[in-house]
Amino acid sequence: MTSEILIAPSILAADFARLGEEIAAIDAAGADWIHCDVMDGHFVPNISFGADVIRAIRPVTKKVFDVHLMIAPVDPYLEAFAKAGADVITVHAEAGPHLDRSLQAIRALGKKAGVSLCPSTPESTIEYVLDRLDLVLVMTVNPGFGGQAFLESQLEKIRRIRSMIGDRPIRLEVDGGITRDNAAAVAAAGVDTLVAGSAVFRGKGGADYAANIAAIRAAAEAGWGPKLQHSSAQSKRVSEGGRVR
Ligand SMILES: O=C(CO)[C@@H](O)[C@H](O)COP(=O)(O)O
Repeated sequence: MTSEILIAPSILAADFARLGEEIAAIDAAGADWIHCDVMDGHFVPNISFGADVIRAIRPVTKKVFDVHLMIAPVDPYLEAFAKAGADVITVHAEAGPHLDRSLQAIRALGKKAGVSLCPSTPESTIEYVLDRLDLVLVMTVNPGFGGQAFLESQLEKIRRIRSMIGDRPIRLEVDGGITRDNAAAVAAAGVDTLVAGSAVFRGKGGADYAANIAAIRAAAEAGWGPKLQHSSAQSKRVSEGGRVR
């Protein structure tokens, strides 16, 4: 059975002085997606980088750029991130009152649309936008910083969202405190896409990015297969239905 697990290293944990080299290194080490954490110092209490940096690093790899916008307001900046080279654009459900409009705008720009939920936000928030989604990102830390501890409380929410997704071609992603030690548990709960910053760039394998990515992937695949209710036939339908890879 193919699990379709994807590993998306968060470049927030990279050495920013050598960002291009770091992205080339995680690409060569087996990263499926490149996760770009955009922070504004307003929606979250930290500032990272914006569309200009994404445009500058875009030529380094052909991998999917998974851009997580922790900014509010978000709508005025969607076009800039689309033009800079984002493939998946994820906005926060908490970032404004018009989530449905933001998701429509992302798809109108020709990009895959994602929504992220902070730990205190219930899954009911996305009930009426499911058909506009390509990805749901469950935060397992309070967003703003790398290196925080994984919040176990989010496992139940992940299980509920997996059930809400049903047969829809939507990826279920997790972000925050993900390591080789908890990857099996999140995959067993229904996650198919794992973001990891610290555990890739300075994990148990030290700076051996390939070893760190492989260990997270192996743990997630071990958790995924036997424990999910999904049949391989269902997984196949999801891929054929256009789930972003
Ligand atoms: O979006 C965020 C934090 O807000 C994450 O992407 C973190 O950057 C992940 O870092 P680790 O918890 O894996 O170190």
